[in-house]
Amino acid sequence: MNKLTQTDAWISLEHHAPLVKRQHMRDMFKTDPLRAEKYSLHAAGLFLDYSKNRVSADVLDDLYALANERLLPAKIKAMFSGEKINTSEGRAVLHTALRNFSGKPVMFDGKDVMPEVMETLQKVKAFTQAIHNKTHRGYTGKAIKKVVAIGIGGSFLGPKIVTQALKPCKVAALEVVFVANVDGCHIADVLAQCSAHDTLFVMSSKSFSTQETLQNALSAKAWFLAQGAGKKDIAKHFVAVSSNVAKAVEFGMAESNIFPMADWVGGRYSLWSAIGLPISLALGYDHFEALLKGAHEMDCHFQEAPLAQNMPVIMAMLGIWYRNFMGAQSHALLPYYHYLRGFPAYVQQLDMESNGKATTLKGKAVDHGTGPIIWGGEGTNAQHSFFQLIHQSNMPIPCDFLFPVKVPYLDQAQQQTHHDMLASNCFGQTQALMQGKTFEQCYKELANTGLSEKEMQTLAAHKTMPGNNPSNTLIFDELNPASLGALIALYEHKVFVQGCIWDLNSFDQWGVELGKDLGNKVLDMIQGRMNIDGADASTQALIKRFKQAK
Ligand SMILES: O=P(O)(O)OC[C@H]1O[C@](O)(CO)[C@@H](O)[C@@H]1O
Repeated sequence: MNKLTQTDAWISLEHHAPLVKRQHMRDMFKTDPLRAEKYSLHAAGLFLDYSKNRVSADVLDDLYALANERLLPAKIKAMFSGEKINTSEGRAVLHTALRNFSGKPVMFDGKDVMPEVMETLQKVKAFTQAIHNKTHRGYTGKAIKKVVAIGIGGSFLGPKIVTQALKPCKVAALEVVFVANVDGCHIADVLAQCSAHDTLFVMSSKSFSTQETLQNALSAKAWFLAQGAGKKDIAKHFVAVSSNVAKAVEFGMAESNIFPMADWVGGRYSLWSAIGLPISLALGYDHFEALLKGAHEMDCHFQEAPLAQNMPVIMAMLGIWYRNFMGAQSHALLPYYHYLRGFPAYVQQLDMESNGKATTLKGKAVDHGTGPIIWGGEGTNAQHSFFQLIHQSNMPIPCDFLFPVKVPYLDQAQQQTHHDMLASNCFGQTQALMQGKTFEQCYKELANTGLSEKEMQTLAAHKTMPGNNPSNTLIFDELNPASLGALIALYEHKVFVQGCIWDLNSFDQWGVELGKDLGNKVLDMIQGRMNIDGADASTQALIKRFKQAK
């Protein structure tokens, strides 16, 4: 395979870029009345309008040609069929098997993984039902009212944003809260609101060796015993999700209370596994299964649709265009739905931990840009905060706007008005970003204001909006478990496609290891198990300052 930057499609895209930079989307819409229709599609309950992007038909053709030159269809097949595409860790990448409701086997190392997947799902279902119908009770016979889910990174963010986004589906009798940070004030705050009699702790850690999770679980266990419960009561109140069952047992978990997960599930792709147990507990197993089925629908679309009609591929290739040819360094996610406010943080982890790399699969340094900075916030709040920069800075920032057409509370007074306003802000912003406002328009508006000519020129310059800022608009009928599953799978596949184009391993995360390692050494220094002399002068001084003050 040719080097990415030497492929025919790449070279052709390099030629298009200066031309497209001189074109304005205003004119693209004027010259092509069918643009919105042409550049939009439905898939798995989601509607994507990508017409407000700085692309011509030629650019799109070249982007799909680039995907073909990088053998994308074969790479999609390789992932779904259990090849060990996570080469640096020698692992397959089979999160799609966790939501495979096709009835077809998924082979890995000569064995169908589906019986094991279904068995774990059944265990999640049975446990959820036992909590909900109160057959599993606390050590004093009280029903479980609260779940504290302990985990971090991929073992936390997915379940947290899903339960937040699907709040209207919540099982009323059960409160599920999440603790991730090793900062003790979080677990202390949470425990202060718990009663040992009716609280269940779910400890989620694929490796069962993550410092934050182990420490938070130890604190939770110590608190539980300090409330008057005995060691024998722990089994009723502590369960774990892990692929390292031996370590979980060593930690003190009863083996029957451990929900297994396979080695071929990456942390940030694991909410579909038993890591999703807090989702099932919070929303009910049926909603969890509906989430998986929605994701499966997107998986089918991703595998079957031609590249030019394939939603994850379209979004990924547009991202490649902006990152590699139009100078974009970041990508903003803007959910116009309060319950989906956690989605930018979720995609931030998914995308930046997957593609925040600069080494190819063969271990060579890349000679092109890779994963962008992902950021964002909920509309309309963000409009009154960072939108100024998107509208008027000279940095190109592609944006994704997300919006549910229906929301579950429209029967309440005034709610339709709220939702109409939300829609108008969402669509209005994409319009403003695209069309901008010319100097001439701004200047004209200042006529008869009593300003001098010079003042009018200056003020008009400040008010001018360049426009030409690209955006995708993703609309779904309502945010239910199925559409949320499809939405998350859409972004997973977008990230995968970009990793394929950039020749990255999107499924390892070596970059986080050094910090963990040095952090452990510094802890040894702080707690007197290691001499500080080996550390650099700055770190030594920081440790000394901390030790003196504490
Ligand atoms: O589930 P574990 O093993 O506790 O890991 C938590 C998280 O830590 C990471 O390994 C990196 O920080 C993530 O990829 C992972 O989701």
